[in-house]
Parts: sequence; C-alpha cells; structure tokens
Amino acid sequence: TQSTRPQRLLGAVKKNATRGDPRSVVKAIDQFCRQKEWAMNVGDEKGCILDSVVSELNPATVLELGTYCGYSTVRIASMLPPHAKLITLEFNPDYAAVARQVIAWAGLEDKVQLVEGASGDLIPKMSEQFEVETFDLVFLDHWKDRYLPDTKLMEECGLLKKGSVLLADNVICPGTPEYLEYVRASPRYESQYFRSHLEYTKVEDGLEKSVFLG
Ligand SMILES: Cc1ncnc2c1ncn2[C@@H]1O[C@H](/C=C/CNC(=O)c2cc(-c3ccc(F)cc3)cc(O)c2O)[C@@H](O)[C@H]1O
Ligand SMILES: [Mg+2]
Repeated sequence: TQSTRPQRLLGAVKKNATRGDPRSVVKAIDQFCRQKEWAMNVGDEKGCILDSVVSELNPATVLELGTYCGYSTVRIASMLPPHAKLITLEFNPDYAAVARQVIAWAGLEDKVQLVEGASGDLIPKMSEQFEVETFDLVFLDHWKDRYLPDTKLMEECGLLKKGSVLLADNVICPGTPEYLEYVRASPRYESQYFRSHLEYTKVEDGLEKSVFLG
C-alpha cells in the first residue's frame, strides 16, 4: 500500500534527525518540506515567531489545537521549562500515530500529552479529565473554521485567565476572517498581527497573538 505524506515525513525524521535532539527533528522536517514535499507545518519562518512568543511567555500550561505531524508540538515543547505541560489535540488517528513517533524521536514524550479527539468535545473536559485549570498559551492551527467556536468554548469553560495568550496560525492564508474580526473587535482581547509567509513559500501569511484581558 502507498505511504502517506505524514509517513514519508516521519521517515525523513528517522533518517536525518538525531534521537533526543528536537532542533534536528525540526530541521529535518523543514528540509523535507522544502526539498521533497510541502506539508502544512507552521514552518521555520513563522516558527521563529512562535519560538519568540513561547520564550517571552515561559508558559507552564500550553494547549495546541491540531497536532498534524507534531512539528509545532516539538518546537513548543522543546522550549518549555521542566515541569511545564503541553496538551495537543488531534482527531485523525493516522496523523496522531505519526505525531507520537515524531514527538518520541525528539525525546519530548514527558512534556507532551497528545489526546485523540475533536477539540469541541475535548475542551469541555479539560479541567476534570486533564487536571488543567487554565492555559497560559493556546496555539490554534486546526481547521480554520473551528478557531472562533473553540475560542468561545474556551472562554465559556473558564480555560483562559487574565494574560492567557492565543496564538493563531494562518490568519491570512488560508485565512480565518471570523476569528480575526472577533479577537480584534473584542474588548476582552489585545491583538497583534505578526506578518510572515505561508510555510515554505513567498505567499503572505501571519500569526495573530491575542492576549486575554479577563
Ligand atoms: C476540530 C479538530 N479537532 C482536532 N483536530 C483537528 C480538528 N480540526 C482539524 N484537526 C486536525 O488538525 C490538522 C488540521 C489543520 C488544518 N490546517 C490547514 O488547513 C492549513 C492549511 C494550509 C494551506 C495553505 C495554503 C494552501 F494552498 C494549502 C494549505 C496551511 C496551514 O498552515 C494550515 O494549518 C489536521 O491534523 C487535522 O486532523
Ligand atoms: Mg497552519
């Protein structure tokens, strides 16, 4: 049977990255996507913006919506302080299986909890099932029409506190117009756009950083 692109991406990680070295895993995926096959990872250019937001925030609890192959999971988890936790949600079992191996290759299993399921179902269960009160950082990178409903759901479930940061990928391409309008118009958020490019291309894209004001 034919391999899938995520499986070929995993093969490139195992071939070119060093076990236990997250930066080499990130580099191997970026190289694979530049030289072999494009894939929808946040990529190296937007990834540097992601890194700067994480290092500035130094979050203890992180939620990622949409694991895909685990590229941004590895980028974020590799920068977390010792007892910090990253919960990442992924509803495609094939992608989840690849991501688990990418995260393991990077040696970051202890910092990451990959939960299989739909964000809309799992977000209301966060506090009781995953022992999380609030998230310091949420990285949104799943289906673009889920950014807004899931943000409202996180508000309703009390998962955001004053100072919590939402960082959203692809606000220009493919675009998340309803989400963008909401966080920019709402008095409960202070939003900032970081202009960049769609991963591995010259097309404009960017990240929107929105601080929850409580
Ligand atoms: C509600 C729910 N719950 C749990 N997991 C969920 C979920 N909704 C989706 N997922 C999961 O997350 C990933 C999906 C990511 C969607 N990302 C994009 O569509 C995307 C697309 C581009 C792109 C840009 C220009 C083009 F020409 C083509 C594609 C770039 C990107 O960076 C993207 O992120 C994928 O792993 C999916 O299973
Ligand atoms: Mg994306």
